[in-house]
Amino acid sequence: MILNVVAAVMIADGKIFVAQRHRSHSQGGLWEFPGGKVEPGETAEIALERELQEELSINVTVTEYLATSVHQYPDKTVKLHGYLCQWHGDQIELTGSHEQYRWLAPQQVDRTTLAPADLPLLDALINMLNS
Ligand SMILES: Nc1nc2c([nH]c(=O)n2[C@@H]2O[C@H](COP(=O)(O)OP(=O)(O)OP(=O)(O)O)[C@@H](O)[C@H]2O)c(=O)[nH]1
Repeated sequence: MILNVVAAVMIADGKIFVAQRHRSHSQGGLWEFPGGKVEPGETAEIALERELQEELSINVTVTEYLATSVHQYPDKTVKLHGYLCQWHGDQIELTGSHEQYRWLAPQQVDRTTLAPADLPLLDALINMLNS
């Protein structure tokens, strides 16, 4: 099974947004960029806007494609498409997909508790910020 998943990389004041997956979900307890599966007929942008509204109650603007990572979990292959997204400062309210969230400098992200599919996206982001 191959899942096409979109993830939003939001940057504010040099910090990036990461959230801890709810313990009841797959990869529960790991940290990730918010997002989710692309539904049939959706573009990546529409899927991201929908997922961030559903999970965080915010409207975002997708600004730029970042990178794609392919990772094989025991039960599925995830094709994770990362996009830079602009957060407009709206109040973030977790609706049940996540336990907690943090804004962290990219170097502060704990690579051992990040969902493995997200590591290449984090590296692509660090490269982009350093270039
Ligand atoms: N949203 C999101 N999902 C990710 C990331 N990295 C990663 O491996 N995934 C995986 O991509 C899959 C789809 O994400 P999802 O957020 O729509 O999953 P879900 O909770 O609705 O369903 P699930 O718990 O049945 O998997 C999950 O298996 C999730 O673990 C990420 O950065 N963001």
